[in-house]
Amino acid sequence: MRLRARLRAPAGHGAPHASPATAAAGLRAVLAGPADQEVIVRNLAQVTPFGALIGHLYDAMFERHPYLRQLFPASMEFQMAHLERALRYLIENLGRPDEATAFFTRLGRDHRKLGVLPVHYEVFEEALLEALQRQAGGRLGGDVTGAWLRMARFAAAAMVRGADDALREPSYWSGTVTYHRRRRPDLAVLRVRPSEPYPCRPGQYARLQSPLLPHTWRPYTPAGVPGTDGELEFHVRRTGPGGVSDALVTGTDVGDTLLLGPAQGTTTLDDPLAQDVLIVAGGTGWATARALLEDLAARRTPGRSAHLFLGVRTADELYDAPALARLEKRCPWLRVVRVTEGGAAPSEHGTVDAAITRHGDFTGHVAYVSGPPAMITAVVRRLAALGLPAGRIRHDPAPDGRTAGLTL
Ligand SMILES: NC(=O)C1=CN([C@@H]2O[C@H](COP(=O)(O)OP(=O)(O)OC[C@H]3O[C@@H](n4cnc5c(N)ncnc54)[C@H](O)[C@@H]3O)[C@@H](O)[C@H]2O)C=CC1
Repeated sequence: MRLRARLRAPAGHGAPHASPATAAAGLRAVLAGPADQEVIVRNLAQVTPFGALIGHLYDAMFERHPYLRQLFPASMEFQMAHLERALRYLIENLGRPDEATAFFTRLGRDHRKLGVLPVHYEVFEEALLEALQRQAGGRLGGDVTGAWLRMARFAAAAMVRGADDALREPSYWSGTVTYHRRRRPDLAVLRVRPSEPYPCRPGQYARLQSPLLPHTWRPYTPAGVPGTDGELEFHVRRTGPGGVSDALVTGTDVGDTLLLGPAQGTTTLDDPLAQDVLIVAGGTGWATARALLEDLAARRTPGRSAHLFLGVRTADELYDAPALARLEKRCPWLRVVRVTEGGAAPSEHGTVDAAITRHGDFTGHVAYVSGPPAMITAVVRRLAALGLPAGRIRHDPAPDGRTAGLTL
């Protein structure tokens, strides 16, 4: 309990028993914030590239605590990339503690499914300090290590709070596959029935684990609003051999059990809906668009319109065309523009971001964007250039984990 209390306290404050790492860093009792951000950014060259730093971090962690290796997937590649993104996000947002706290609180809730305990954050701190010094050749001053440590504590405090606040719900849900069809050679539609109610707002994503790949979780957005039976539909494109998408497309069948992490993401409709809606989706990013449109159809505010721009590479990649046609029929306020790279009637040709500019003024809309990271980046830039304020452009870190706009 003492450790949990220390982690939940503001970083650097009130540690009843300083860890060895803390003592070594000679910490002053101050909050992580803009001053620490400045120190970290100014000295970043000494401890980066991030890939090398994170390599040292996991080496140090597994050297000291070999048993922890079994909590991680066989391939550490995704894990390392994920940690790099989290570190970049943390450094960039240290001056915006409310946003950063919300982000790491959500991450802490999600990490329960990995079996992360408060003591692991202390292990992480030690490994981080060792990695910083290894990468800097042992020349890092106490001011820099202190800033990193306060930053790590700030994130850990939010994660422990997120995990504690979520104790009423399962760490993860199990679900039975009730439907599995290959709509294209590389693309499957699955339906999964969770064993107990699965809270999820339309547009949020769930991380799935297949029994074929233990400890490996990948995000997919339930397409549409779950039916009364609670069944969730997932659209999965296999991007290569050996990953979760491959397992879900080629190695999964009706009757199999999958695990689902808690639903996450902020690509959800505002409540109440105050603006017209622009939805831009690419490929299987359509799953998010369909969820938002079904939500809109269910609680539509009279007088509001919605535009959907749906991009695919070729017309035969519109793998869920009947569902889209049903929505068009049901929703007279919905305008749909299909965009194919190669072009085939009745679609427009080119990229979705270019198509948007040909269809009027969307500056009064709220926009939702889902699809490949490069598409999200292109669309977000285009909408910003057209005058849509950043606060009205919603997209999650792309569900494969990459974010669209980090600058560090
Ligand atoms: N399966 C799911 O539940 C969800 C998946 N996603 C993400 O959606 C993506 C879908 O991938 P695929 O189906 O393979 O899509 P894809 O590679 O077939 O591309 C779909 C569309 O994106 C456009 N696009 C690609 N790069 C672009 C760029 N640089 N500029 C402008 N437009 C660009 C293409 O022209 C096409 O219209 C994945 O990254 C996936 O993580 C997003 C939300 C939900």
